[in-house]
Amino acid sequence: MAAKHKYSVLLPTYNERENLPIIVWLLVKYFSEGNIDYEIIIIDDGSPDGTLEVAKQLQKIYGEKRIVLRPREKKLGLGTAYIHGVKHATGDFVLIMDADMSHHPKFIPQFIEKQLEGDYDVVTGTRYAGDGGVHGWDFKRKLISRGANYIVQVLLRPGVSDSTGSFRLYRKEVLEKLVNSCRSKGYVFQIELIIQARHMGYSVGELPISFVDRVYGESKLGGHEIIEWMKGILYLFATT
Ligand SMILES: Nc1nc2c(ncn2[C@@H]2O[C@H](COP(=O)(O)OP(=O)(O)O[C@H]3O[C@H](CO)[C@@H](O)[C@H](O)[C@@H]3O)[C@@H](O)[C@H]2O)c(=O)[nH]1
Repeated sequence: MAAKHKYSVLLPTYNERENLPIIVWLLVKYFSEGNIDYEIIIIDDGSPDGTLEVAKQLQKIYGEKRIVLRPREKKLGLGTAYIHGVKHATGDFVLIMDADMSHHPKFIPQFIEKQLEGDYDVVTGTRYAGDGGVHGWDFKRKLISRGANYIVQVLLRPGVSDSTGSFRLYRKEVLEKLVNSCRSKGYVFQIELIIQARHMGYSVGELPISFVDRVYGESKLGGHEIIEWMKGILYLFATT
């Protein structure tokens, strides 16, 4: 595959020093093999584990054209990390994914093909349709994810089978417009983006993906994030 567009990958990181070299290596591999132009934008939020130092080392290895560092001083939340990253993206398309290897770069050529086939504004990964799936989560975490998706389906009717996942490809100008119309800051951000995309009439395609739980490091989804998520969903229910 030799895509004619440039793709910007946004990688938000908080304490991902073990995962970052692996995901960056795989991203470089898949983009290079496909002869696809790309940049990887790392948005680190002052990780105490030294993720930024690892990112700087990767920039030395792969070059400043490919690895772009846009760090912030402290942890400001996942949603604002995406907003910050998209401001610096120079690609025609923006890929959003987790940096912990739960979203595997091997799916990127499929995202690109799907977008080109349907000329979609957004292609969103789904764990809950077709061959999609979740591997490695315990019962509690599966319940949280399924429950969250169910609540969103009932209250907000997002029109996609997996609204809480965050492995997505956006047309860059579409993402800029969506980001400007979103108010959420944390994990609810990706849900608001997909709801806004539907309200604004953008075309959304779904791609089944396998989500594999991280091996290194820990999830940042704690009680505080869940409470903020619930408040965010109720806010969206009341205002959209
Ligand atoms: N810069 C920055 N990055 C952050 C922050 N919080 C989390 N991250 C980064 O965001 C990614 C996802 O965070 P995790 O904490 O690993 O998410 P998860 O529990 O695996 O959650 C997954 O499932 C959720 C529910 O389906 C998804 O909403 C989420 O995006 C992700 O796919 C990781 O790369 C993590 O380092 C933050 O405040 N700032």
